[in-house]
Amino acid sequence: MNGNDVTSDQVIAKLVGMGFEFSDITDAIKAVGPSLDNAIEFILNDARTNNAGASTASLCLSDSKVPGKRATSSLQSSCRMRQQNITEHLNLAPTPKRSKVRVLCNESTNQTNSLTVRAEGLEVSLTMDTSLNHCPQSFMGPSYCKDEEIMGFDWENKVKNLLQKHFGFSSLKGFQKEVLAAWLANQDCLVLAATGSGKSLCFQVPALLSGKVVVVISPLISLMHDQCLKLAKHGISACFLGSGQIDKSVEQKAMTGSYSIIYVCPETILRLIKPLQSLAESRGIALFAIDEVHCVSKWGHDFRPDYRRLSVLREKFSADNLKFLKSDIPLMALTATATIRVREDILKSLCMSMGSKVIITSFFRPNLRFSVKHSRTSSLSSYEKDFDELIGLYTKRKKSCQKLIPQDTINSSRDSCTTSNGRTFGQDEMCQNIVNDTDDSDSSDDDETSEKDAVGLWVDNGLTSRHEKELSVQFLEDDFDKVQEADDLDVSCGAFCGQSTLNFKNCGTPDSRKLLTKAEKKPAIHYGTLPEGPTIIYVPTRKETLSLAKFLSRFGVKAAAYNAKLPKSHLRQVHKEFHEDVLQVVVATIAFGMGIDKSNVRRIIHYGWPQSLEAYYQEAGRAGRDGKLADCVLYANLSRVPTLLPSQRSEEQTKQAYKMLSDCYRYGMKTSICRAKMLVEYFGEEFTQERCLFTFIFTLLLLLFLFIFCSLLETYISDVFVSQNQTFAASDLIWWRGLARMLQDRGFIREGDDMSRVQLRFPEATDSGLRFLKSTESEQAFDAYLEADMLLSMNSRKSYSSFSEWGKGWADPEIRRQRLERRALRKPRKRKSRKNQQNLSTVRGRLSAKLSKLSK
Ligand SMILES: Nc1ncnc2c1ncn2[C@@H]1O[C@H](COP(=O)(O)OP(=O)(O)OP(=O)(O)O)[C@@H](O)[C@H]1O
Ligand SMILES: [Mg+2]
Repeated sequence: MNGNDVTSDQVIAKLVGMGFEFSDITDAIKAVGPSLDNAIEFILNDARTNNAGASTASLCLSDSKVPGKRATSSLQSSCRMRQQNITEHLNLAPTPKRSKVRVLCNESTNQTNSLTVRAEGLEVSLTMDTSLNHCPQSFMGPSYCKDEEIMGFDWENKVKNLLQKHFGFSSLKGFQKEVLAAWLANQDCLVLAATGSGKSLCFQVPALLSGKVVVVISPLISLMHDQCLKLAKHGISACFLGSGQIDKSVEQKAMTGSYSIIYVCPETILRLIKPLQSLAESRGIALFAIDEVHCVSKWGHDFRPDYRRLSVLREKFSADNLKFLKSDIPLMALTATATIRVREDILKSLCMSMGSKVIITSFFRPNLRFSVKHSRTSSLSSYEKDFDELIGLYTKRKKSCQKLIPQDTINSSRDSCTTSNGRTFGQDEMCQNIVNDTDDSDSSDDDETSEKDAVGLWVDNGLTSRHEKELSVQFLEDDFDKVQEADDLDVSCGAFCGQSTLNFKNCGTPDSRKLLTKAEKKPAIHYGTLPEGPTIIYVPTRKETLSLAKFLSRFGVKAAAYNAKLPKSHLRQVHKEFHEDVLQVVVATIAFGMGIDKSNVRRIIHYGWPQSLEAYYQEAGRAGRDGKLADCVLYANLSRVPTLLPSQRSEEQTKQAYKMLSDCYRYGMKTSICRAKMLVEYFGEEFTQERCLFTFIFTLLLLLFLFIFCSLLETYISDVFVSQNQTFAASDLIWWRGLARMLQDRGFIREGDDMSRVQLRFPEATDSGLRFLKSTESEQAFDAYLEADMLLSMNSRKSYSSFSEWGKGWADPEIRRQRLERRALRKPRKRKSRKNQQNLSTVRGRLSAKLSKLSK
């Protein structure tokens, strides 16, 4: 968009979409006029200028090494430029506008040298490790080697040598060996292995081993770009082909076999079937690898329709279709997050052969410490509480003796010293952690436990209640930030030349590799405060990426915002500086997800409910890839039911989306089992670990619940439950919600209508619930683990007398009769009430019917 051709309204709309504050936007437009680029620059630089005292913090990665100066924004220059191509992107030679950024790059890459690469018909300079010499004349990979030769050899030894030579690894991991064996046997293969376990090597080694080309289908440009850069460092020539590439020279070279590995997005490969068939005949194609293959499935969390069309690969590259092939070119599909249903969908949708091998490794990441904390999130007071420790960590502020003071005001308020709120990051908690941080001051919402609220106790996705309105802002305004197309960075196509004899001693980051190898043998798990290391904070809205990054920057943390609507040049810069450890914190939406392979990320914080456990585990998996301890903390409002992100879904997909969100919610609430166990079991893995902590006996409450909400066996119940049970007296709506989930998990109750919801709304007894009630078993105590919201509600010192009295009243048959009568006579409320009344498939309808029976 040309900033000069638009109206203020258009600029405002764009900026709101990016997540900027309205007041910031209007200030910017007042100052610079209706120019999008200038307004962005103004806002981001203004945030920085405000942060005069914070020497290095920057919301948008301006030149942080020039304190106090208005930044010469990389954004400014790049926003105004046309989209860069890869050669420009890699070429760090200065141009006047970008000089400051470049100084920074040069400083941080003083170990590097220039490598001349020929790409897109140009000679460009690529910053590389000092160990790399000039690129060989040819782009060809290792010498061609026929199938028979590979099979005939002791391939494991050959691979070992190649690994040592190119990557500096001593051996393959067990699952990598299995995958390679499947490939050598020409089998299609589905690989499910944890994030950071080394799936890429499974498809990279075949290129080295066979000398043929490996074609990798990958969902994002940033991901392809990073992998190509790494391969180049490891001496393997690679390129990536994006959807918007105009210059066809890299593509042409790729199709004539100039690169050992071709990364391509699903949209592009569908266009390249014919040239790839020719390539299969000339240099040969070793395999098609479909990375992040969960994108194939509508039941997964990152569905991309074009992934489904990859089924043509099986047909177009089969021996039946291409007579020169001895056997079908194998498909290798890889992901870290696929439930059993998604796996089946992948195999079917890609038409993988009947004899496909499915290789599953443990999803367990022993060095990741999972915890859940209660927070109302999204407000300044929550930021102050929740990020106090993090700010202290990065700014070396001493805990509990220095107030959280923005850097720009620190000089004027040095003597005001209050204690921090005592929250800690990285508590010793492997299995679970609920911080009962109920904030009395803002709990009024939950106090309103009138009969009306209790009837609508299970807030679902309904669109009517005030709570729900508030909840909806917790999520992305739309699902633009989801992976929808490959084009996520302003680099669309690129050639990377590998250097053939790479010396391990000099290449890459040997330290991290050593650590990885060590960690693989014996994960280092300590329980204590983590060292600094980089942090990624996932927030649900684009707006919050900006507000939280701004907040952290004000306290001197080097933080930047990342969301799909920010200028691509900014996003590229964030990627780069995050990888170079210039940034300490990236505050991002889900757009900053797949493919972030940075070894030393120490903390992944989710600030608000994720939409699925798949997405959560995928994002959390960015932490601790060096095998060292890392924290994965979910901050969520445990007293509220999360709502679904608005999106275009079929009815079936909506059901599935609710199921996924509901599973995620239940993950947050569970206190009874190890969180890691819950996560890996979600992906269908058996996990044996001692159960831990709380035991609670709740027979009476269980019966009470069934009695009240399922309208059953009134005489039987009234004998049992009218006790002045203390726990009951101290419970509230939130508590009952937890109990409902527990009973649902045990199969005693279910949702009374056909709607999909995160939380039960119209519970009704199942056959097994009824059987249970009538059996002698129901007299015995149950051991149960209280869920997080139950603990939370019990810990808050509110009096829930109104609800308790209300609840107790139901036990008295007369009160109960009167209430039912009142309810049935009540004027039907809008929508739901009208619909539900007299409808025997709903609780309201059944209650009404029961009332007629009672009054006879
Ligand atoms: N055999 C091995 N020995 C030691 N380290 C290895 C081995 N194989 C891979 N690695 C390292 O593991 C790290 C993670 O690898 P990779 O990016 O392939 O993970 P991934 O399984 O694809 O993760 P994700 O699901 O997040 O994409 C890399 O830095 C890689 O160098
Ligand atoms: Mg990967």
